[in-house]
Amino acid sequence: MSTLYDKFGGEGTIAKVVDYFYELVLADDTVNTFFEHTDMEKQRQHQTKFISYALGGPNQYTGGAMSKVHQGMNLQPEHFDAIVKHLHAALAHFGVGEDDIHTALAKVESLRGDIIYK
Ligand code: HEM
Repeated sequence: MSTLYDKFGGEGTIAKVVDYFYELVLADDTVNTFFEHTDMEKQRQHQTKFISYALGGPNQYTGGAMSKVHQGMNLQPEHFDAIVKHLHAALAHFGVGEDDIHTALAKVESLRGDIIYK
């Protein structure tokens, strides 16, 4: 099945979206503190995985795995919402249409319950 990930050119385009998304996240005091002790390379990897997941690319996660990696962070709805907002902005910035953005956001929403309050 063709995914948004394929439609937007796989990793090449994704890398550009990631760079932009990364800037938005780093500039946002609501969420940037979570990445304070994360090295930059790992953080960039996180953003890449996040965007790839949203677009249906490789590395699709299970709720169980996501609940484990975010364990102890006690992420709140406002943190999750902030990340979703930046994802929306980053995709719109690169001309992704609202319908496709909606699909990507729905994908991310499906993991909310596994990621917050852990
Ligand atoms: C659908 C949503 C999300 C996905 C798919 C996702 C994916 C991941 C993955 C795969 C890891 C493991 C580390 C890695 O391999 O890069 C991770 C760690 C992490 N995530 Fe997320 N994440 C999501 C949402 C969030 C949110 C909303 C926040 C905070 C605002 C967050 C903050 C972190 C942090 C701080 C780490 C640890 C990084 C480190 O190793 O220091 N994540 N995430």
